Amino acid sequence: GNLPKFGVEVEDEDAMSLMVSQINTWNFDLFKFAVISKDHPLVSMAYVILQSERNLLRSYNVDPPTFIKYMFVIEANYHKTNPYHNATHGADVMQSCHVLLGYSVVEQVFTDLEVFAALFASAIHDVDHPGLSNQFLSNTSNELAILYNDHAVLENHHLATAFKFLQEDELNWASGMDDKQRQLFRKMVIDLVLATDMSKHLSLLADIKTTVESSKVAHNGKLVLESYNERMLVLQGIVHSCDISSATKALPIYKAWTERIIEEFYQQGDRERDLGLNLSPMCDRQNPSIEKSQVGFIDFIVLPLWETLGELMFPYCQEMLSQLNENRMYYFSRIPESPRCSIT
Ligand SMILES: COc1ccc(-c2ccn(C[C@@H](O)CN3CCOCC3)n2)cc1OC1CCCC1
Ligand SMILES: [Zn+2]
Repeated sequence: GNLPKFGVEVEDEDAMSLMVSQINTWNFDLFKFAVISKDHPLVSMAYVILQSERNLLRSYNVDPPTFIKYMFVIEANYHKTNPYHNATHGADVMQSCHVLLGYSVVEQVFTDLEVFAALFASAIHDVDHPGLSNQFLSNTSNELAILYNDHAVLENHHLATAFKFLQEDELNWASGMDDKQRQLFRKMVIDLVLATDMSKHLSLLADIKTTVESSKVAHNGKLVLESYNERMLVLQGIVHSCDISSATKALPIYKAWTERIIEEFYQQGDRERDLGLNLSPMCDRQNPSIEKSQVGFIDFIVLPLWETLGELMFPYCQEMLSQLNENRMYYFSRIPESPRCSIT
């Protein structure tokens, strides 16, 4: 039978059409989209971007109904109970990636398969996230930490989960791709999701800087990427930047994501307290440090990454950088006075 217009049945087609008309904007309201899509933000986002906007499913002989069935399973395996690492976050990273990959400075650089891989990686990159960190899973000898030997535990698990479902005949939307394409697609998705591991952030950032520098010098300012590694580096940078892009969004959206991640961190802290473990940083709801932590995360992680992306994508991404500075000032100006030490 023919699929619904947005991949999922919606109450209000007009409201959905209006939202979808904003799909290429940086301040797309994913929370509103989750409501209008009747809590299927990831299924509808994936269908709208890959089918309606980019016509990538047809390019690779992907059967749309099979792809939709697969995306329903992926969405169902994101934990609705996670305040932050849920399907709305997956849809957010995918939509953010769609915007960056639409900028002309990169649009001509990447092949359809690379774009498809980056968008798919974004969609599945946190599937079955338990709302706990790699460190927690290792500290508690969780079976996932044992399985992946404490190395990129969650990143490996998200990938294995997504690809395991692809093995099921009625979910295998990739059967129409030729073997070479399917092998390369799988390799790229693995490389992209593994690069969202925060422990790889500094080396990824350094390598992107080097690549952007050498490419712009060698091709007088034009972004030209020759090797697979150089192309992957830039795509990894784009997906990783979208994964930690909250602070570059409009303030109300950023504040909503901050509330969610903090509550998720606090829930981990509650478990650590119950287990008699040391509480992880920023996970102690009895000693909140929301503003300071956001400013620190922006200064040491988000800003350096987005400044580099801004150089790579120049003249694009300038709106993200100015929003990031505005958002930094919002939290910086609200850092509570530290209790004055009584030296008397
Ligand atoms: C809006 O605020 C945040 C938004 C995002 C993040 C954040 C941290 C790590 N990440 C990325 C991982 O989730 C990478 N994942 C892991 C599991 O495997 C897949 C890839 N994202 C932290 C945020 O704030 C923290 C609390 C105060 C300062 C820091
Ligand atoms: Zn994520």
